[in-house]
Amino acid sequence: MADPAPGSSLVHVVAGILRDPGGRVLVAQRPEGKQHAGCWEFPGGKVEPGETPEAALTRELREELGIRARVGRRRIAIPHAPIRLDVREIESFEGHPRSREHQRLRWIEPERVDRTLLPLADRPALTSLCLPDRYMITPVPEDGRESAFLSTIESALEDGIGLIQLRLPAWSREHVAALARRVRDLCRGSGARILLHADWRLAAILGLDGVHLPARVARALAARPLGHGSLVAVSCHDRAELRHAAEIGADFATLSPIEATRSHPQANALGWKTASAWLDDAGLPVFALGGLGAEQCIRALDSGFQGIAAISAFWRPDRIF
Ligand SMILES: Nc1nc2c([nH]c(=O)n2[C@@H]2O[C@H](COP(=O)(O)OP(=O)(O)OP(=O)(O)O)[C@@H](O)[C@H]2O)c(=O)[nH]1
Ligand SMILES: [Mg+2]
Repeated sequence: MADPAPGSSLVHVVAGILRDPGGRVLVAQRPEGKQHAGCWEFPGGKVEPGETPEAALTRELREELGIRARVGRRRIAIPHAPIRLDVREIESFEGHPRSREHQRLRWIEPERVDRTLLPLADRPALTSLCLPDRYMITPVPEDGRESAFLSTIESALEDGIGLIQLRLPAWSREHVAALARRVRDLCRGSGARILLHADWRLAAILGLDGVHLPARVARALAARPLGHGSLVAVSCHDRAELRHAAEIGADFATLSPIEATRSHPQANALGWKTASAWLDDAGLPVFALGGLGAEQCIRALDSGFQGIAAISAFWRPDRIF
């Protein structure tokens, strides 16, 4: 089926994420004489008139690398004039990728890629590769229940949660700092990343991994408040907020509410169809949020999301060992 193409004046470029058994991805250096020569990119090329994106990517990977590839879901689409970069997972491939167009090839762990060596359009795709598909948001602990809160964080880390937002909106800064230090130490022990809700200055002081900005805070900013060594996330609820998040250079967004949720009963659910149409030109990784269970992660991935963000789906205080 032809791809719906918002901003169809843009040249549609498809690129593939090929992985080796160790989880490294294939990057190719553009040869001399081509546009962006010397830049590292994901293999692929332009969709020809009348071609589906899947057929185009299969053709490009055959021509450039000599492999037979099975093209899977879209990981992210990034409009970056004059192109729209449509990044697809490669489910499997036959043959050993070799350079057929004089490009240098390298398998590398996404975390080790230097983002400045990639064209601008590819940077959100690299961020997406470095983010997990589950993003846990913490509930606010009741007074005196901090120890139970920390043990639930530990259980989540044992379950493989690798990205957490500590959200304590009505607390004093001192109180937030005291709990955040303890959560930070737990996360460091397991390699998980911890973002603080709203207060980026405090996040930096405490050496956390970044900040998650509420929409009203993001709206007042013209640029990301922390450098690229930290993560900056933004809560979004419509297309304009997603656009603004991308414009200020946020690393990722949440989009909510996808389904009806008890925590925000007054908000109208967006529904999967509308939400996923907005991802076509979002240009940054987006987690689905609002009324979702862990079992909806596959649906979120198939709809073009990075994964799901949730409190209750991942927060399991009553787990019995
Ligand atoms: N293949 C690919 N192209 C990218 C990426 N990022 C990015 O900005 N581009 C740009 O997208 C444009 C089209 O890609 P391409 O030159 O590979 O197209 P193509 O394979 O059809 O080659 P050709 O037109 O030179 O024959 C180029 O300007 C390229 O720099 C990427 O990750 N992969
Ligand atoms: Mg190409």
